[in-house]
Amino acid sequence: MVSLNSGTGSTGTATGAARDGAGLAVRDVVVRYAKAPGRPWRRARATTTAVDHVWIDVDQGEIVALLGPSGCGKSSLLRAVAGLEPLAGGTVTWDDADLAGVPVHRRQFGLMFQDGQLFPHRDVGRNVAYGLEAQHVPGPARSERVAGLLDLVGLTGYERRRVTTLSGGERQRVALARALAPSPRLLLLDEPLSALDRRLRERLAGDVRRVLKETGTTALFVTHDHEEAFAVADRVGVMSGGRLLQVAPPDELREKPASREVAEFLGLT
Ligand SMILES: Nc1ncnc2c1ncn2[C@@H]1O[C@H](COP(=O)(O)OP(=O)(O)OP(=O)(O)O)[C@@H](O)[C@H]1O
Repeated sequence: MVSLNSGTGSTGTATGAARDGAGLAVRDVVVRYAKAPGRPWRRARATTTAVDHVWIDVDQGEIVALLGPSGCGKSSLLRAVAGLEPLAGGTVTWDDADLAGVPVHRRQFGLMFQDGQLFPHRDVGRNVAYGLEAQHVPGPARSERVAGLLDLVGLTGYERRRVTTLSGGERQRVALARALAPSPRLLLLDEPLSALDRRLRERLAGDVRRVLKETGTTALFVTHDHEEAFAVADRVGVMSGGRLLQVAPPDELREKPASREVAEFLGLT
């Protein structure tokens, strides 16, 4: 496993040579936004760099968390990987194939957000079945897969429930089952638990990891909560000001933070 980044304390090699190319590779990625309009004649050049020359890999079957304070660029990096933000520099590849020009819906990546974004007019079963319908999976196989996924997320028998009657935690479980249904080759999760209270978040973080591991899902998980990142991920990337400061397994991060900034953010100082 090799991880690369642009900041201090990077692990891995600068060439990625030890890697077999399978999975996601983010190479020197830059994301910029136009700044809020000030003087109209300066608008074209005024930009914010949200992601600043980031390198990171997610190997097949691996869960990597992107951790950092609000505004550090986590969501922008995730959105760039999804194809929702254009790259101002660098490349995003899957199995060594460059994804430039591949639209969001053709990347075979799943997305899950903080509020689940369930379809209110569909019951739980039909929410989970959504991606399978798009893939024209026949009815019986679809029902079987939906039931299996609901089992997996701890909602056995919930098929006919209206989503408007679910608790926040149940809604996120349905959202996870729905995101996994089409077997995405990479699942991108943006603060999927942050709308829940701390106790529920801690329990669900463990469940999310179990479900991702049982399904062999490769995942990139954005959070601002280090306990959550440590509970879910195989490796955690710490971001600040658009840069990736360090990528390492949770134990290594705790024991050997690469800089004072990382240690401070993790509450280790
Ligand atoms: N659409 C946009 N237009 C302009 N600036 C943006 C836009 N989206 C994000 N930014 C800016 O880019 C920077 C990174 O934002 P981003 O949302 O990626 O950070 P984040 O770490 O995910 O934060 P949070 O945890 O609060 O969501 C911030 O300075 C933010 O204000």
